[in-house]
Amino acid sequence: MTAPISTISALEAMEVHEAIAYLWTTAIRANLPVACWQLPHQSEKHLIVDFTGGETIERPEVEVLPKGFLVGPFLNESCPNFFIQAGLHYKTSEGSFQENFDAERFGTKAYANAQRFYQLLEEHIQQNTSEEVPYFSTNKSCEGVDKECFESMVEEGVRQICEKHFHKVVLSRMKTVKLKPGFNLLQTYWQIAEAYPRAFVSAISVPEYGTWVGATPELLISVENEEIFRTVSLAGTQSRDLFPSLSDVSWKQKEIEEQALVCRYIISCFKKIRLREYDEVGPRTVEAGHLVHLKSDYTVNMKDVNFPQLGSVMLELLHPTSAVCGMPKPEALKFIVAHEKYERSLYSGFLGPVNIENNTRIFVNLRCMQLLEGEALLYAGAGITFDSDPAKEWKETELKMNIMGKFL
Ligand SMILES: C=C(O[C@H]1C=CC=C(C(=O)O)[C@@H]1O)C(=O)O
Repeated sequence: MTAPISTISALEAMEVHEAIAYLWTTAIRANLPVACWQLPHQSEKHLIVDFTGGETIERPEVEVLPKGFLVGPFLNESCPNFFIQAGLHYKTSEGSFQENFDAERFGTKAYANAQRFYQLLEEHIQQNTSEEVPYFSTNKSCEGVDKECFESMVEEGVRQICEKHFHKVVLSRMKTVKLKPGFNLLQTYWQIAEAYPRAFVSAISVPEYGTWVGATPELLISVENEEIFRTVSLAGTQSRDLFPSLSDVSWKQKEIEEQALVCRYIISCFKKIRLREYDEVGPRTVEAGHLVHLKSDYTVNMKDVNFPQLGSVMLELLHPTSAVCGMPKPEALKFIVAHEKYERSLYSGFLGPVNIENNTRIFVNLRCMQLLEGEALLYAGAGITFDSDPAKEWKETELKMNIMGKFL
């Protein structure tokens, strides 16, 4: 199944924003999953549409998955991991298509979906109408907790840390924001992508999972050319505005320890698989929008250590990391489940492209929002340690929510 030549040439002649709007809108009209993203420090945007309708995956083996985009929740009990396969892949730098659709492999349903998609796309291009950008929306609208409630949860976290139940717990919340009339999802996405060139900026829309947009600073795992594995330890947050330049940023013991716990956690995962040959660089201060964090980088040469499945193994071991859950993990998780009064869903889960141009890059889903009809749900959390101040942690979640919030 290939796109009609006339459709391809019409799209290739278009400006990239317009081509993406046509492809995105058609995917939603055809009831098919769609993902759009931009990698850190790269202006190129990618868009994929899945003609199979997508599939749930219990244990993602990134080495053997086809080209696509992986999405995982914070907790698997709430919803399973989901894979959006690249039936169609559009890249803005070349303004060109790749169709990875093999009708024999995918069967009649996917073939019919692809046919319908291209028919709708052609009609849409001929109509040449600009309209609101549609997206899938789950009906779940819920109330976020207020400041008092969040602060008392933090107090309880600090109390349990002092009683040595755990060392660190990451507590989060959600808040609802009304969308302005005329809200345009893709226009907002372009603004976000332009504002955060260092982030992984993505927009996904899937019938079962709804629509999520985010600009995350945190890599979970990456595998480049089946050779280089990377992960990072990212924690500690301050407002960038407090310092004249990046080199002026200073960190208190609280943030240094908070980030060191994430480093310890990553190293403990390496130890579990007896991997000793890794490079560690950092911690250093990095910018993420109007915030700064402490970050350490870890690199492994998978060929040198003869570990071709390192990507999948570390994805399973690392998630959820101590940057979104806490330490030790089981105790922190128990506290989160018992005290956070909402479902994190895809927030603090993971998402990213798999086997696209021989690279897999999965990020932690932070600084994100879920779009419902007429409203957005903003999500953010903060790492709690023994000397956390509840009011400051609330403020930190406000600052983090503003990464998305200021575009609404
Ligand atoms: C949990 C979030 O951020 C994590 C990543 C960086 C810094 C963090 C912190 O300072 O608490 C968090 O661990 C979030 O953005 O919702």
